Amino acid sequence: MRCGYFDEHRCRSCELMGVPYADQLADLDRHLHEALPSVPVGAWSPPAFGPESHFRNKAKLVVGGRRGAPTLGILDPAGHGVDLRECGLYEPGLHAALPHLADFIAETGLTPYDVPSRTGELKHLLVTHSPDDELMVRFVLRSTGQLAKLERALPELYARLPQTRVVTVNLLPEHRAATEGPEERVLSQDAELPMRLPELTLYLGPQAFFQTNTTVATMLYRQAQQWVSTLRPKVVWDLFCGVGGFGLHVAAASQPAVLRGIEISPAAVAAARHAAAALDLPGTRCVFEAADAEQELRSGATGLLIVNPPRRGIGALAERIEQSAVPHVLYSSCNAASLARDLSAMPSLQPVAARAFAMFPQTRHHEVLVLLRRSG
Ligand SMILES: C[S@@+](CC[C@H](N)C(=O)[O-])C[C@H]1O[C@@H](n2cnc3c(N)ncnc32)[C@H](O)[C@@H]1O
Repeated sequence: MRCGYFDEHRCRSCELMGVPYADQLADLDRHLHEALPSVPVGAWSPPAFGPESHFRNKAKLVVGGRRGAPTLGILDPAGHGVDLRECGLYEPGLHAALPHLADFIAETGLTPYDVPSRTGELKHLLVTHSPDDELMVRFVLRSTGQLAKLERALPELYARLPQTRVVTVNLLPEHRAATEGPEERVLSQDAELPMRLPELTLYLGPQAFFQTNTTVATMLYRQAQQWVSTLRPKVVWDLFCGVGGFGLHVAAASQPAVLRGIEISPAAVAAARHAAAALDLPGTRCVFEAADAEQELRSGATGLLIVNPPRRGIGALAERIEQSAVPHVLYSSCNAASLARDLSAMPSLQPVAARAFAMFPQTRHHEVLVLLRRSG
């Protein structure tokens, strides 16, 4: 893949831009073999990958520039906007929507936030694109000062982009390097974006986590189904379950009696319940709860444990798993360093299968799935 923004030094975010994709995949595999020495060489499957460009379902854009002429992209070192709306990582439907969103912001007269002077209102534009070509559009504002103006202009947004399903405002009053704040106001009728995957539909709320590469996420869930298919667990735990992707895919394929999902975000839990109800698995009781996954596992727990934590890993949960009788763990990680640390804290569980997933081409970020089996 080539990128003009990269070549012109306007954006250097994609550290591997210009490296042939086959070399990127080979390097990813080599890096994971080295970072995870406890995984036997024979346990690795070749990396799973999708297209090297036009794969991102989500754009996180800093809004810069001035009223009537916004930029959508990043900030330069002086804090001024650099427009990257032609970035080749975005899915085609997302790429096509960005000029319309820029025009909408310009015509509505929303004032981009100016970092050096700490003035203005619109800080970020967060856009998610679904497999059905629908959009969730989130405006991150400094205050509610221009909220009424935005609400009045919504018919114009729907006229320009009729595929817009969810529109929200997120409030980030502080001057800090965060993408969004805790307060979200839904302006549209719908509050969730349906993400229709080949086997089931997940529902994505504004602040919920979803893998950024829908094609590779589908491969990841399918791999989980395949590895679990011979285990036939009666109980499946999905810890850090988000909107339910792993647990529901595995339950749909393996029909356990119980699927128990634990997730810290109540909104994500509500979305997972929605997906479970829509999927309607007659033989499986699906229970999703908002709780701290690191504290939830009881010592007598059995069945299959799926964990898919944030970058920091599973923390104190590793010791609980080690002390439990859980026979199998399926660990999906976006950070090989924390995964390696967690594996060494669970010496009774041996890696029996592993695979890299090229979730983030053009960068060194990765996803890796490992199946562990209790020995002895
Ligand atoms: C990498 S995402 C995994 C989401 C999901 N498994 C999927 O396939 O999309 C990590 C999730 O862990 C949640 N989380 C973070 N800390 C948590 C905690 N202490 N207990 C439970 N969930 C937590 C986050 O809200 C996020 O949804």
